[in-house]
Order: sequence, then C-alpha cells, then structure tokens
Amino acid sequence: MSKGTLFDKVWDLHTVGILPSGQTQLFIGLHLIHEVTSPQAFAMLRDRGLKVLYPERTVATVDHIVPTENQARPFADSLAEEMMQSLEQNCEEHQIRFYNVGSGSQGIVHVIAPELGFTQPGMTIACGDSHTSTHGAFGAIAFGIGTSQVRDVLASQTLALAKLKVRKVEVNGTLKPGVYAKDVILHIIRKLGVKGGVGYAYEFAGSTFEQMSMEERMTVCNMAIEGGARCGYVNPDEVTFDYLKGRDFAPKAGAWDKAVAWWQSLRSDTAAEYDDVVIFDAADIAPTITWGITPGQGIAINELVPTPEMLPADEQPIAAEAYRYMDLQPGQPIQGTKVDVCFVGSCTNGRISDLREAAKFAQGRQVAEGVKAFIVPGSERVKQQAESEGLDKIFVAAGFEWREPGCSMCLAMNPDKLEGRQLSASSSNRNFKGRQGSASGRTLLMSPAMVVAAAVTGQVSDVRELL
Ligand SMILES: CC(C)[C@H](C(=O)O)[C@@H](O)C(=O)O
Ligand code: SF4
Repeated sequence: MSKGTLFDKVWDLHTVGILPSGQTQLFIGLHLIHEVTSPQAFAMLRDRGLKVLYPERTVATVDHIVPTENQARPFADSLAEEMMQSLEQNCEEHQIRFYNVGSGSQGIVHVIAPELGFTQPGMTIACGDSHTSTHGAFGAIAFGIGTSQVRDVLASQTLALAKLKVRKVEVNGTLKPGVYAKDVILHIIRKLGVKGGVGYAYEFAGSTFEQMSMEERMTVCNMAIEGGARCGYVNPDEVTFDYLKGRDFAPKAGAWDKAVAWWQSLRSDTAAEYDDVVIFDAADIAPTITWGITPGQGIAINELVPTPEMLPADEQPIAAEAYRYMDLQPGQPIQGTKVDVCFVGSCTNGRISDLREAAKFAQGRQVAEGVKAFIVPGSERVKQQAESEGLDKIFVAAGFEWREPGCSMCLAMNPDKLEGRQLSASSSNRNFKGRQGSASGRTLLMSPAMVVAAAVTGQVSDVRELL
C-alpha cells in the first residue's frame, strides 16, 4: 500500500467516509461537464426531483459535436443540435457556468479548464470523459467517470470509488531533438501495455517531467488512461505555479502565497512508499508512432512493424488483427507509408505550444499533393493566441486548413471524418478501429511535429530529418 504520495494525501483529504461497500465516498472539488455525457445525467436528476448540489463547482463547455467549419445554428446534424440545446438548457436551469461557442473561452474541456485556472494542485476533479486524467499534470487527482457517476457528482458532489495503488513511472534525462512529450507517453504505454496501469494511479516523476512545461505534462497525463491507469499526475512545482499565476480562476492577492504553500505540502514525500516503481531513460526514447489499433502498438519511427515472434504471446492475437486492419505487413518499415489525412489537434496535442511546434515544421514547406491536412486549435483562446502570433498564416501558406476549436477528427462526432480506408496521421490519443469517423479508417498516432512531417512529405516520415 502506498504511503506519503500526493495521491494518498489528496485522497485522504477528500475522503468523506467509507461506504458499506468498502468504497470511499470521495468529495469532488471540480466537476467538468460537456454535451455528450451530461444530458442523461441531468435527466436522471430531474426524474428524482434532485438539484445540482454545488453549481459553482461545476463548469461546462461544448466540444465533441461542434463543427470546426460552419458553426451556424441550428447545426446541420440534428442530434448534435439536440445535445447542444440540452446542455444550454441544463446550464441555464441549474445556473452552471457555461463556455459556449463564441464566448471567447470555449474549447475542449481538458484544454479550457487548465487555461482558465480552474484546474489546480491538490484538487479532486471528475468529468464524464476518459481523458480527465489530463488535469493530473497539475498535481490534481482527476478521474474520467460514466454518466451515472456524472449524476452522482451533480447531486452529491461525491463519488464512490475504490482506492488505487500508486505506481511511480520515472523518466530521467533530457529528450533528444525531435522527441516530444507525446513520444514519452507512447513509449511508456508501449512498454507497460494498455492494461498495465489497471488499478493504478501513475505518478510521473523524474527529471524528464521536471523539465517539461505544463502543456507537455498535460500531454503525458492525458494518455495515462490509454495505459490503463485510472489517473496520472505530476507533483506540482514552480513550473505549475508559474503557469497558474494570474489565470482567471487562480487564487489572487494574499490567497496566492497561501495556496502555493499548501500546494507544496501536497507533493509526494521523498520517503513516500509506492506499490510499484518503473524507471525509463529519456535517451532511449525516439520519435514514436503507433502502427496498430491500440495506443500500445507503438514503435520508434525507424523500427519495423513487429513480427509476431517479437511480441509476447498475449499480444499476438491483437497484432494479427492489427496487421489485417491496418494493411501493414509484419517486418515492414512504417516510414514511407503514404498518408491521406493529417490532423493536428485534440486534448492531447491541440494547445498553443503544440501549434507553435507544428508551425516550425510547416514554415516554408508545402502540404504534399493529394494530402488533406488541417489544424484544429484546442480552444478559442488557443486559436486567438495562435492568430496573434501569425501561426494561422504559416499554416495556410503551407496548404493546411485552419479551423475553429473542438474535438474534430479525434473522434469524429462532428463533420470531420475520415472516408473509407483513408490513413490518417493524427496528434490525438486513440487509434481504435473506426475511431476517426469511417468504419474502416486507419489512424497512426504521433506528435504534432511528426504529423506535419507526414503532411509535407505525403508519407510517414522521421521529423528529425526536417530539423
Ligand atoms: C465522448 C466521450 C465520452 C469520450 C471519452 O470518454 O473519452 C471521448 O471524449 C473520447 O475521447 O473517446
Ligand atoms: S479531443 Fe478527443 S480525446 Fe479529447 S475529449 Fe475530445 S474526443 Fe475525447
């Protein structure tokens, strides 16, 4: 049993009681909601005549269904319009703060909460969305929950949860040029497996994470869930405090110093005990790309698609399925594979630093003939910031489309979809079959820089050759 970790401290501080089931009733400091998983939760509340207990601890935005081109209302897709109206009405009725399209702060829920300063160290955060683990980058304990749990949090501001084990995932050293936070997490998931984290919270520790910006830490924590972990976090430090200072909802004036002292006290103790520790070396991490149908099927860009013999027996069936679906041969290089669509965006890699990095590689180059490439900022604020730096112009001059904020082709619950067997180079977090909107569409996950490298060469390429 872990002891003295940030996870233990935050968990204990938010424990309301132990339920007859043995689960902990955990207080949730911040509840984030979006249009997909909240309508039924509100309906269940209404059926029971319940109210939202703490509307001031609930924050809403719309992201999944928002079109990134024509945002005129009513939306062309009537189901999307219905979800939108339902969220609008629920927020109005329950007096919930709602960042709607055009508010200036709308965007993907995991992008806007940090940028507005809602996400803070030591909090418990829940959202009806699996990538809620993102917020752990701040030293918060953040869970993705299902719709019935969204109802529970709306009604009681608490959740019934079993305590997790804590695994310290340590990475030390400086990343080589062309290697990004995305590569670090793809490497970790490749090594520990997509189910490796089941039952665990992942504490990301070591000098590699200490050197990362908050946005890089968010990229890593975002995909903790893809490695099976229920949540992932980084201990808060000066980088965290610098990021938060001055944000709209960060503590102000005298409250700030108090908050920082408090946040510092929550860091894992040097003598903390973990249920497990794994250690990686940053020098071993290359630009990494998935070749298959799970985020764990990753290889370094210059490696070959693994042959069945190279894989553990329990990974061979899913590999066989992946060769077929992806139309890739065991032992073939991934580099040089032709791509059809290139997408930079999502809650993994749709922040301003991602767009800046993507623009560096797009500058002075051209999207290859026959490739559709587009850039989707993670929020209205990211979009505005990018435009004030002229990044949009760099992208457009290079032949990329510049879109409005939303989840876009990350999961294609909106008009941005692959067609047929198209192969997509994507900065998002899931490469499941049919994920990007076409039942037979194919996805390769990679860093934004690698997506741009694919866009300008028309094929899977090693970004280090463009440095
Ligand atoms: C629609 C939503 C419930 C879903 C999630 O839980 O993560 C989505 O955001 C995703 O990335 O697949
Ligand atoms: S960007 Fe993708 S992963 Fe993130 S919340 Fe939207 S659909 Fe889910």
